[in-house]
Amino acid sequence: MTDPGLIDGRYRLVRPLGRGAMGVVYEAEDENLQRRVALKKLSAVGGMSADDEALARFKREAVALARIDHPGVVSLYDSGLHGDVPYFVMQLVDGVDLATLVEAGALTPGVACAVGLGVARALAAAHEAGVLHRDVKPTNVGITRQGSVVLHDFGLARLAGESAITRTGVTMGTPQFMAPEVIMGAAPGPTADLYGLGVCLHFMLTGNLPFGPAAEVGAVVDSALGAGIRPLSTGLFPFTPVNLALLVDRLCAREASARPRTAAEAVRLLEPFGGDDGQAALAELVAASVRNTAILQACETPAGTRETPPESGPEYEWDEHALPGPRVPRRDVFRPLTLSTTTRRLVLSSMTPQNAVSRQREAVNLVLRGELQEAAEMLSSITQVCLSSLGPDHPTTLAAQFWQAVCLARLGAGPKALELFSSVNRHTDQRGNDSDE
Ligand SMILES: Nc1ncnc2c1ncn2[C@@H]1O[C@H](COP(=O)(O)OP(=O)(O)OP(=O)(O)O)[C@@H](O)[C@H]1O
Repeated sequence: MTDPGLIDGRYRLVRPLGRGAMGVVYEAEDENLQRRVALKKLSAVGGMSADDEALARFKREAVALARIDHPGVVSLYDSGLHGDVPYFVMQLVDGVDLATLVEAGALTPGVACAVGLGVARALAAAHEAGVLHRDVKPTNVGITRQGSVVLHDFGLARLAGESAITRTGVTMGTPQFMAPEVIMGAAPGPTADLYGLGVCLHFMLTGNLPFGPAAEVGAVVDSALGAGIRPLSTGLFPFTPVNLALLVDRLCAREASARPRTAAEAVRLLEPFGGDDGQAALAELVAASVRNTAILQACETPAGTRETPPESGPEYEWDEHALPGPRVPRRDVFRPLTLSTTTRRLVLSSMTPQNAVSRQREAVNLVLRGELQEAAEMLSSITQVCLSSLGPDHPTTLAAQFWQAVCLARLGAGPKALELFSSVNRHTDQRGNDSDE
């Protein structure tokens, strides 16, 4: 009989560390090398089956991790299939995540900068390797008991050469930490990751999320695209040195061009604020947080309750749906946004006529590359936005509909394509007549 607690005959599951959008992460013992590791298993989440998007994210994360070799980025050790379930094995970050650390209140500038520098260095290494993280947020920043910062969860990473991700059902990022240009539909660049770093620094220095604790996507999108993040340098937080506040404000700038251009530049700018004292204070803080969490867990676990699975037996099933939630209660604000039809409408409705044109160019490139299904879905969103914001006679609307019809025709949806072509023709003729008069 197979032992459900032993993966691939080598990794013994010790305890669940938490559940993410794609599956469950466990602490496990590598019985060959006799060391503790973290094992991430793709699995059905919340009753849903592991769909294409989950599998794509899972593979993307493994590929991204394999490309980056840096102490600030979680190391990939192994990957494989257990039965038909993909899994990968990585370095165990033995400590706490940044969200947990800030639960007790704002961090001192020295500690915040030690964490910020760790994240900036990890991003510089990732960008150098051609990987954009795309979901920099406190729950993805691990800090070991020694105070080393380790960035993980590259499930949304974008690898150099990949096209933008715009299909329905695809996870986009976490609204509170998403750069305004990404919310508006632009392809993310390195400066979008730096915006996430800026929001993390803002969060550490103030103890609060810049747009408040609400997770309501519409309100967050409105604030991010409206007034933007309230500057730290307005003097509301007098404990933050002015030059540091100005740097955080630059990282959180609404316009990407106002942010530092590269992660390497962000490292240079942060270095003067991060000293040995901050690093030592960070290690102490993590050690205290780990102790507190252990005490809390001991109080919550009834005597005699085991965390490790019992020996395998016919009556025992390693049921990950029955797992307790993550060690750290997952707060809605840290949950990434999946592009459902509704959120797509919401996010894309903030598209300006200018970026509608650039999105359309991206879609046409997809058509020319033969990626028709993706192009058709993207053009359908662009068309909806153009129709409502620019009107049915606008050249951008007509061009989007034309290319959508081309896709539909090539995908075999002849009648729909014909209908769309004739609608485009009608409106084009109408425009011609109007300009003749
Ligand atoms: N290498 C690791 N070492 C220790 N804990 C880890 C490691 N990787 C992930 N975790 C923990 O496992 C849990 C699930 O992580 P995962 O990356 O799957 O999802 P998430 O970041 O929580 O959520 P989402 O993917 O929805 O953003 C989190 O609590 C995370 O802190």
